[in-house]
Amino acid sequence: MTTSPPPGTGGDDTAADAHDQDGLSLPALVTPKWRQFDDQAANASWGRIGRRMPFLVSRATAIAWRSNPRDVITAAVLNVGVGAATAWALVATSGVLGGLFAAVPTADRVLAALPSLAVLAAALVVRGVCSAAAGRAQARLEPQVELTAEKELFEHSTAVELRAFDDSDFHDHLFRSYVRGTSEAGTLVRHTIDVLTGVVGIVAAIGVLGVLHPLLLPLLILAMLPQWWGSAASARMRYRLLLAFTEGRRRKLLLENLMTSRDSAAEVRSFTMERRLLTEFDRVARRELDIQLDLATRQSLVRLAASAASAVVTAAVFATLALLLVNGFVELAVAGAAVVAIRVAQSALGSALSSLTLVYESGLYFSDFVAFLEQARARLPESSPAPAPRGFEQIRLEHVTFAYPGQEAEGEPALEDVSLTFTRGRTVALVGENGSGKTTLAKLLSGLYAPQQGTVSWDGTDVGEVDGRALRRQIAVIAQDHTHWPLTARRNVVMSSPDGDDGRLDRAAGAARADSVVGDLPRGWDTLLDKRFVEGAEPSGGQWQRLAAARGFYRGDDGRATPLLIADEPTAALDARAEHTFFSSLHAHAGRTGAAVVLITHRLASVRMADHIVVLRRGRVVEEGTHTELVAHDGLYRELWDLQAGAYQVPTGP
Ligand SMILES: Nc1ncnc2c1ncn2[C@@H]1O[C@H](COP(=O)(O)OP(=O)(O)OP(=O)(O)O)[C@@H](O)[C@H]1O
Repeated sequence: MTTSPPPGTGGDDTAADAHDQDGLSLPALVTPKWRQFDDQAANASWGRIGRRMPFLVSRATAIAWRSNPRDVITAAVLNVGVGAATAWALVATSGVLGGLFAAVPTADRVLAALPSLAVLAAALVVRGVCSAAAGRAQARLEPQVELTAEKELFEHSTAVELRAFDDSDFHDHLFRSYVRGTSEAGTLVRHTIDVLTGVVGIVAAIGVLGVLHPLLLPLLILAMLPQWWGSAASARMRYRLLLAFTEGRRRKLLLENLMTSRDSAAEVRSFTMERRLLTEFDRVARRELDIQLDLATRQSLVRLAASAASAVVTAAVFATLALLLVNGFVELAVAGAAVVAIRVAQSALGSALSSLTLVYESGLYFSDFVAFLEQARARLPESSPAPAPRGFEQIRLEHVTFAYPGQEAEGEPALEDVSLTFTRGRTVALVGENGSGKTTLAKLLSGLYAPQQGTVSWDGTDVGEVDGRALRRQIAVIAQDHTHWPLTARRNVVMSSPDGDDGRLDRAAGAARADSVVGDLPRGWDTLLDKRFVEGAEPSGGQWQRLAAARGFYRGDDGRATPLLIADEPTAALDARAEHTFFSSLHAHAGRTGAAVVLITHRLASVRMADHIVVLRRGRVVEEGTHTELVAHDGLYRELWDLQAGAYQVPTGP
């Protein structure tokens, strides 16, 4: 595969371009967990597949049953109907042949065959109808099963405690289940039904042959052997092929994303990375193509060998049948029916075997998905917690210690032995250097995390024991990493309380200077804030921050029902005017609503106005007091204050 220079990059070969032929020299990718499943699927023995089958079939049946029991029963009954009609058709075939080969004049032979012919036609019609209806039930089941699995996944992913998302194993597991688990649930059910169809076909052929003449059974098994080998080897090859692609596919995807994503589009051009990306893509794609061609050849050889073996064995079986016929062990009509039955069994076996390997592969992903749901269930909040207190006068943190997953082992928690008090109507500012624990403290106060040691209480009630959702309804948050919701500007502010009056919306927008942002939008409050929608708009970073601030003010402005407002780095992207308005609004908010306000910011000039300032360092409270007290004290706050204040002083001297 070769790539011609893209428009705008060709024809200007410079010395720098020569280096572009080096591509990106990406190192090996981290092996994802699902690669292990692909390995297992490619290398599983038939014994292992067989042993797991009852478990997988029961799991597939259970989820299919939860999705639509009627379609499950329909698919099962109709597949059995297909088998019965196949058996019926085979018996009728024997009758037809018996009539045709009878030692009577031709007209009489045809007449004798007619009843069986009618039965054969009826059996084939019934078979066709059952098969089509079973296919419909199966096709209906697959998307329903997928939907059931998706709903189960999202119910769990939205309900688990926030801390679960900090656990990388849990998060990977969630991602795997999302990307493959739910779709494989549908695939598992489809292939399980395919296996059932194949098995029913084989059983029908075996049953009929057993009835026609028991001697024919060993012949049938002999005829199926090369088919077994050919299908198994071809399925295995297909897996190996897929497996060989996996790494290259992931690399290609990574490069494709870089070359097509909006996020990287500007830097690809600024840093003239076009050629390098294309060279690397070409290299990866060429390697993939080589593997593909090589394996395609090998797969064809296996298929050829299987067909040759099948032809030899089938010829031997037919020769044996002829011998039995000549020696009078079986009648001509029975031998004819046996030939048809053997062909039916061979084709049913081929499809059952390839479906069996697919059931095994889907089952690996599906079992992983089921394990995820079990893990998530262990992380769900208490199902019947105590009711949340309605408001508070004081929030107390007593000897609170909190560590993120992985931090426990390092012995340096994000927060350690923190004791603080927050009172209604007062503004408390949290300051400290990057990574000192301010956001973590805010998340504990918001009821998003629970401490491992110590307590957070509202007027003496430990909030770890109460209904978290009811508690969080009383807290307004202006988050540092706010979400750009793909909704209208209005919905981005009112969120889950759209019933507030226009005055409340106007007040919130004014407090955050979001009104001027909305004024510039083409459809005002009704503008969709996402370019992926028709007439969608894309606010700038600072404009988004104003909307996020308005969101917090709006939530906090519902009488005395939201007594806590937390603002985490609310002004980092704001211009000077918006920042000034914001801090004035924050103090006005505390005064008007009587809420306790917690402010996190690195802008110490704005912190000055807080009633109380808490200084954090490496997860511990190191200083507390008013601005005047802390500046008088020769500590961290004073040092940070001097640094910021110094930056604004006009240098004197030459
Ligand atoms: N989700 C997380 N998983 C693991 N560690 C985390 C996570 N979030 C924060 N930490 C760690 O916890 C510590 C405290 O982080 P936190 O975000 O609370 O600091 P901060 O004071 O708000 O920092 P900044 O001023 O940079 O926003 C840091 O060491 C950080 O690396």
